[in-house]
Amino acid sequence: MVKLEEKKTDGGKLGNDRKNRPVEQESNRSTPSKDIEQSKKIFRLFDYVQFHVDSIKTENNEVLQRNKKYSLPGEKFKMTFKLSKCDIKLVRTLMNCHGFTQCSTKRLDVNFIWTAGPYKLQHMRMLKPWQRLNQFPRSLELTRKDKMCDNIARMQRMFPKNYNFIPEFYVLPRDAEKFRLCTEEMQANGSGDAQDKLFIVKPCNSSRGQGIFFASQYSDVPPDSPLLVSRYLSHPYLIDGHKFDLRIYVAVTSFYPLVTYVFYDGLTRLASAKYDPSSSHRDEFVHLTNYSINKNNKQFIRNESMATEDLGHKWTLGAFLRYMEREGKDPKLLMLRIEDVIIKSLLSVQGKIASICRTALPYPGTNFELFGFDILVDQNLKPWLLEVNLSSSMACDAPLDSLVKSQLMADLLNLACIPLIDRKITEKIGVQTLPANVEDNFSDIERTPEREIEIPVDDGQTIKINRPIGVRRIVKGKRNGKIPIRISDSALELKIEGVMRKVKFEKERKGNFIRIFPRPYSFDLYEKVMEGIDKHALDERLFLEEFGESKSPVEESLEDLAIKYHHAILHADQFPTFDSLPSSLRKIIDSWYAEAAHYVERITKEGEIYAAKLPIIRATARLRTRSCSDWYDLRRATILAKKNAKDAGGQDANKENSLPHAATANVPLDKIDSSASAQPAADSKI
Ligand SMILES: Nc1ncnc2c1ncn2[C@@H]1O[C@H](COP(=O)(O)OP(=O)(O)OP(=O)(O)O)[C@@H](O)[C@H]1O
Repeated sequence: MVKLEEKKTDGGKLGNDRKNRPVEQESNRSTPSKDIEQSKKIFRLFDYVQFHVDSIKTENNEVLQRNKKYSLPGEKFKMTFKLSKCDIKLVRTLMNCHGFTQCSTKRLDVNFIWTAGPYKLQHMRMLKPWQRLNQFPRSLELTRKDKMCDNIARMQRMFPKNYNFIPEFYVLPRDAEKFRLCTEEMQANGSGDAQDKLFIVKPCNSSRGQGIFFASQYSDVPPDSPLLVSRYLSHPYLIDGHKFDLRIYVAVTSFYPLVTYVFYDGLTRLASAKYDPSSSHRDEFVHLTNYSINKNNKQFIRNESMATEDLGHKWTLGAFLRYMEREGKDPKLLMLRIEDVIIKSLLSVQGKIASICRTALPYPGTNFELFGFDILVDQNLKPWLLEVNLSSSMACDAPLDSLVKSQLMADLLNLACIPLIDRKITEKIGVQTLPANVEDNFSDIERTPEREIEIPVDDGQTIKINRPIGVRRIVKGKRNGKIPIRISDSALELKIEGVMRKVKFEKERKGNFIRIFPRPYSFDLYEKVMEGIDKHALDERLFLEEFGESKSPVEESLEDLAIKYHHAILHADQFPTFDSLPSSLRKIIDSWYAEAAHYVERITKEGEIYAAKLPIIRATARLRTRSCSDWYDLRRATILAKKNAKDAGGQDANKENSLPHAATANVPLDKIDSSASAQPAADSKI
């Protein structure tokens, strides 16, 4: 990373000789201004934006003015962001406090994009190296319940002993016949525990416990609906007699090579009624642990305290791990097992996502993603994967949510390495408006034999920039006149270099994230359970680059140790504690186990005062473009109009006449808090 002090040599203007440099290099050369000099102390002088969770701390839950200490670089460089298919207050607040201006969803040339729904592939192809997007293409392979199960089942067929961490499942209507045979066989056998013959049925594409029901025979299930039928895990580990599941936050900054991190804290979601395996399965407060369901139970206890992490029916992950420790169990080994589930789940989709990334992402390092892994722990302390959430909820309903998620989000944004780049430069090369067709846009680009391309800017002028790595000219006459973008080997080398460089930066910026892949011996232990992606073997290259060739510290070969590792990590009943693992294996994963101590730590610190809610930012303190403000004004007025219509006698609030009108639109906007009711689904679950 280049320190700002080293950048003084350049005049700051976009001189002719500088136009051809890659965009990220441009940012490295920008002149340090007096203002930025002032904020050196807190911004560590790097040219990636440094996010601070303290920036959103206030004493009275209200931010009247941004703290210049944090917002200066963002304001100075006119950094921008947009929220697509969501309005996540946490992201909005953090961005605002760091001087980012919010733009309307139409803008493509923003520095940072947070989306809660699928982002168009054609727009991903237009990402510039200085932009960041919180999504990889095709990540639905992991986050749609049926696809996730199919991907893991494919790995189970390839590596039968190593991928056994999801309950037996049937995807309907495809597997209806198999499911019928299974239930008939169970009935024919007669004997056995009724609980073990139970299935939980979920719509493939839903969340928040919606549409879940139980089935014990074929006729209980409508065979033509798209459903996922899973074997019910009837012997969960309990917290004071309650069933629970864990929400683990996982960040991926590259799929190929795989680079993944786990946040040190997460959430524990408890069922609000005591668990009794024989109780009726209609009682969802016993068998389901979703917050959205249990909050409707009169017995549900909210954790309103900032000091206690284990109160009521939502705890932190750390609080659960400390509970386990008090019960004489090994929480760090459980976390190693959960990390194994995460790595293998990501490996199961690596090939599919890598192949689309190759064609859809012109630059390395522009995309990252945060996944929410839902884990159920059984009575033997074996973790089972229930589902992986795309855009996992960032809603802060309880003080504990604010605490965990604010820290998580600040660390995630740091991990994303958002380049601090002057707007003057991005405006020259950014795409200002949404083109009707991205390929038409590419057809404006002159083909040159070099790595440079010319991009049209205002007034018929053009500027040269480096051709996005690997992008070949689109040739007419194939597949509707176009062929997909492909990548050449030499371009791939540049791409790899980019990834390697970014991984180094991430190491310094990971905050409370623990990197679980790659790390010492990780490639040696996982190589045998990975699908071959291509001849480039990028996982191996990244691993060798950072750790060099591994040597077994014991007499046994690394291949033998890998077999032992996968057996031990998946058989929690036979290996309940770290000490019960073979000693040779302990030597290999000793550093992983030591690092897992971080998960057990408290997130709350003695004597610290925490805000119970995210601050409300006064309209006067908000940074928004005109079109973005107009959109918010319209939305607030719409909400107010609906509320008025409801208050006035339950009229149908969805009627057209409930749209904003002058009277409602004139109400001071700060008097209306629309954040809760207007949050789209993705931000209101958990
Ligand atoms: N196979 C299973 N065995 C036992 N309990 C299960 C199983 N699958 C799901 N559950 C329970 O049902 C709850 C909901 O399941 P799941 O998380 O898959 O659904 P969802 O509707 O997508 O929920 P969300 O999106 O809120 O995480 C889980 O939190 C868990 O308590």
